[in-house]
Amino acid sequence: MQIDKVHGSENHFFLLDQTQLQTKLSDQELINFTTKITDPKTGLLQGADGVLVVDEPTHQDALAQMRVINADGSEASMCGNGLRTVSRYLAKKFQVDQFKVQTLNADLKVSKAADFAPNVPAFSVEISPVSFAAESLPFHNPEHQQLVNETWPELLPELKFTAVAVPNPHLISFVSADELASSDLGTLGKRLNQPNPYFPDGVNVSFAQILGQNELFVRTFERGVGFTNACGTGMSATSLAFALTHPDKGQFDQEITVYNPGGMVKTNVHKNDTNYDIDLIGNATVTHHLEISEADLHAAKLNDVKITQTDEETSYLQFVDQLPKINDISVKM
Ligand SMILES: N[C@H](CCC[C@H](N)C(=O)O)C(=O)O
Repeated sequence: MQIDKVHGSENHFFLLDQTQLQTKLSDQELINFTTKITDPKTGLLQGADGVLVVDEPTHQDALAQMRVINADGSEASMCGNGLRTVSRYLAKKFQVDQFKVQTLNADLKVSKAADFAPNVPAFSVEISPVSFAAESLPFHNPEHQQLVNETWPELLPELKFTAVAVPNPHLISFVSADELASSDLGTLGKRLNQPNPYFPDGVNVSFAQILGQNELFVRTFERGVGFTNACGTGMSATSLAFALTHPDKGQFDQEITVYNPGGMVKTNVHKNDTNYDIDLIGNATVTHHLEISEADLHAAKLNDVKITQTDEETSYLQFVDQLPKINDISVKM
């Protein structure tokens, strides 16, 4: 049984296709496997940020289904960087370039995009549904049932926040370069992802620096993981907040370049009559193939795994090297 190690903007995952198994892993086995293999100490290849689980769809217009298990074993409704790598996997498996992938809350349109650089394949994925309603995240705020560029003194009094579900929950603030690099993001991220009166299910927290016209740098502390090199749904949600709260700088229906500690992606925010959706375009890189017996997979035994490295990480790092140097925020490998 082969599983792949993949990344989108150095947001790393192991990708497991349940349809390749005689017997699928149970939910508990998926959690056990995920918490073990993603841990830098107990896992493989310096661990990862989660596991992407591919399975047959239950909706007829979808080619397959994707589930997202965070490194701590919690399940998320979506993963933008992960969906790009799953789309590449399915495009190869079914020899198609445009299709839908069933996720927890929606069947999302995905399509092959032009390579970002030589040997750096890219995919475009739909990020939706979008909701600003407090109960969609959920969040509890004494004054607001929705939060678009509002202060929230109990969190960080000098910042303004936007809260949006895409559909996983995101809390976003546009900040200075110094604030982005400060310890505030980690402190707030930890605080809102342990029992707290504001976000009962936790929340992905992003600080964004506006670099110019349709240009951002986004750093995210992820629910269920901690700091990642990039958060696809976080960069997408931030792009939507950008267009809504800084319309002079961030435009709907224009490509927004979003830099992050792991590289760069593009987003495109669309406003339709009732709602919004976002296109997230970026790399889908396969760094390793792992050969593991089905029995070891079920038992989360990782001491007899054959690992083959691809040539793609070298190409991806060459792509990153030619990007403008914006922040020296360390990349978590
Ligand atoms: N930690 C997220 C799931 C992974 C999202 C992120 N890796 C992405 O690329 O969107 C959550 O619990 O909502």
